[in-house]
Amino acid sequence: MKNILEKILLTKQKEVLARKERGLFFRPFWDYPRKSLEKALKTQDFAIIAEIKKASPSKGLIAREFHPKKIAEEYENAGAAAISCLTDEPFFHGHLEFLAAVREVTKLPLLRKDFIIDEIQIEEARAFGADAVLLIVAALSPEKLNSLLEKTYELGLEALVEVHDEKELEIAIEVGAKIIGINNRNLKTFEVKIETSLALAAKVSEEIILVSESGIKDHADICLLKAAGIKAALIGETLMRAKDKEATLYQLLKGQK
Ligand SMILES: O=C(O)c1ccccc1NCC(=O)[C@H](O)[C@H](O)COP(=O)(O)O
Repeated sequence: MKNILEKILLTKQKEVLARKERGLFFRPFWDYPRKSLEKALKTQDFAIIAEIKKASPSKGLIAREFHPKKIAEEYENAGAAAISCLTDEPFFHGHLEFLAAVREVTKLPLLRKDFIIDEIQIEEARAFGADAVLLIVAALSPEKLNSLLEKTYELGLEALVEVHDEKELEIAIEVGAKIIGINNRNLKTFEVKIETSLALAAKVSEEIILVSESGIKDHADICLLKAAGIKAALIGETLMRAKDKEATLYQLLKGQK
C-alpha cells in the first residue's frame, strides 16, 4: 500500500503535466520585490512561520470558515515572521490563488507550501507572489533537489528544505541548504514527535537556520526548541484553530498574555 507522500506525489505528476500543457500564466507578482525569508527568520529572537491551511490528510477539515487574506492580516498583526500558504488542492484544500490573495495584503516573506517536483512549480510560485518554496528531501532524488534549488535561486527565491531524519538531513546539508525544516510528523503513521527536531538539531552547524515543523502546540514546546538551539517554528493547526490568532501567537512566544 502506498504511503501518503507517494499518493500525493502521483497526483502532483499529473498536475505538473497538465500545467505544462496549459502553459504558465504570468501574473503581476512576477516582478514583485522579494522579501527575504532568511533575513526575517534571523531578525527575531524566535521566529514563527504562520501557516494558512484549510485541511490536511492527517486532520481532515481544520477550518470551516476560511478567508486567507484575513488570516494573513491577523498573522502579520500578531508578529509572525513569515507566512506559509498551502497551495495543494486535493489533499490540503489549498489553491495558488490563495497565495496571490495573501501576497496582496502582506509584506511578510511568503512561502509556497506544496509538493514541488518540477521547475515549473517554482516559476508558478514566483508568478503568484511567493518569496520562498518548500523542497521536501523525501520527495526528490538528490540530483533533482539540487536542480530545483538552483532554479529557486536563479529566480531570486529562497528554499525551505524539509527533512524527516538524519539521512535526509545529510542530503540537505550536502546540497547547501541555508534554511532546513525538520518535520516532526512521520508521514507513514502521522505521529508527531517534537523530539525529532531536538535530536537532529544537534547535528547542524550554526550557520544553517533550523525551522521545526508540525505539532507545535504551546510555549512549552517552543522553550524545548529554543533550548536545542532552534530559532524558528512553522505552525499551522494550532493557529488555524485559534479564534484569537494574535493572542495565541503571543502566548506561543511569551507563554502568557
Ligand atoms: O499535515 C499533514 O497531514 C501532512 C500529511 C502529509 C504530508 C504533509 C503534511 N503536512 C504538511 C506540514 O508539514 C504541516 O502543514 C506543517 O508542518 C504545519 O504542521 P501543523 O502545525 O501540525 O499543522
